[in-house]
Amino acid sequence: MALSGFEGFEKRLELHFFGDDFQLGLRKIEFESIKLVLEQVQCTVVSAVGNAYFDAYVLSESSLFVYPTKIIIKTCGTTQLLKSIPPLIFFSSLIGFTLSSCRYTRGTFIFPKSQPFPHTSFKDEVSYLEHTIPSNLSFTKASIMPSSISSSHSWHVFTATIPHHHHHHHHQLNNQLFTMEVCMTDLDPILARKFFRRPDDEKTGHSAGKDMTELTGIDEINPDALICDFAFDPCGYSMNGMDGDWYSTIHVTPEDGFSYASFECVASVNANNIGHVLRKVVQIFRPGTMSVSTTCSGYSNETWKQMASAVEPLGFKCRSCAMDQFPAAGTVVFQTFTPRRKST
Ligand SMILES: C[S@+](CC[C@H](N)C(=O)[O-])C[C@H]1O[C@@H](n2cnc3c(N)ncnc32)[C@H](O)[C@@H]1O
Repeated sequence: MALSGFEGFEKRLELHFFGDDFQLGLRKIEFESIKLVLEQVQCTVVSAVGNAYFDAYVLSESSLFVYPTKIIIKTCGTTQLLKSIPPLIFFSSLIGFTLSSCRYTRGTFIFPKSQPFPHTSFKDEVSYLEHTIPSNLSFTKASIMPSSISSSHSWHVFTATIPHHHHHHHHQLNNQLFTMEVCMTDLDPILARKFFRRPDDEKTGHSAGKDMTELTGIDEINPDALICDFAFDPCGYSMNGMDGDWYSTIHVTPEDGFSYASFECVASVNANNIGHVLRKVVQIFRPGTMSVSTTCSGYSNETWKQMASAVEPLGFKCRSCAMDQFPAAGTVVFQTFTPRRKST
């Protein structure tokens, strides 16, 4: 393995707010303010699109989604994601919105020693979070969910919420929602090569991205989604998909030695095609190791069965499955998979 390379593993933050205006809500935060937030994180906007429900930004390192009452921001590399919290709280307060819950998740960094504060350790992240979020979000939980593969594959989760706060608006909506976060390492080298640009291809990042989306079959994961894609130079790829009020997002670090790809989407708990979606994703990357984390609001999460049966026909075996409950987030299931027989 390379001594140091690009850190593909993302840090992900989901913030819920309450306020009076449920029409545009947080989408009223000005673009100049968003840019200031991202300056703290140390990344920039590559492209932005909006539909009737939310705004989706492709960033120089991953993605940002802004809904009327929630913000999801996911960044990789050596970005300082948690530093977005104070300015996000500030700019939301200017339009009458208050933070009601916070969820921070990440996998295990490939190059942990390259991470700057507060991402130097999970302990540092949790203490930074506890000092940064308003003190009324006092119902907190931090946990590292293990896997059987090795201690280098575990799932870090922190949540915080206001005790007894009735999540009136988003609870209703969130009730039927679940989030799936897939992290894949050790990608099939032949498939990973599709995320490298040809030298002097005379394409823009947008047109090269569009070609990769089609060439790899990413456009077939959800044919109904509006896709915003971007290819980095000389390699690397990011996309956001928008389908009504649901987003999906893919980020690829294709370099040999530290290759990584992630897929994330929200869907209805009742959606019966989620296994189909995961199967398509696995076929695009053929990873040597994969983790799947699903978060369902409520006290049960049965999606793990669907995940396992979706990828078993592709030769993947579920090596571990951990389940835990978190205030405000619900039930988190963390599964790891590897091919039954490694082909190299
Ligand atoms: C930003 S993208 C996708 C992010 C995603 N979290 C991931 O790493 O899977 C990362 C890939 O793009 C490449 N890359 C090229 N130029 C880049 C830039 N200006 N900023 C960030 N990544 C860049 C990196 O080497 C890496 O392969």
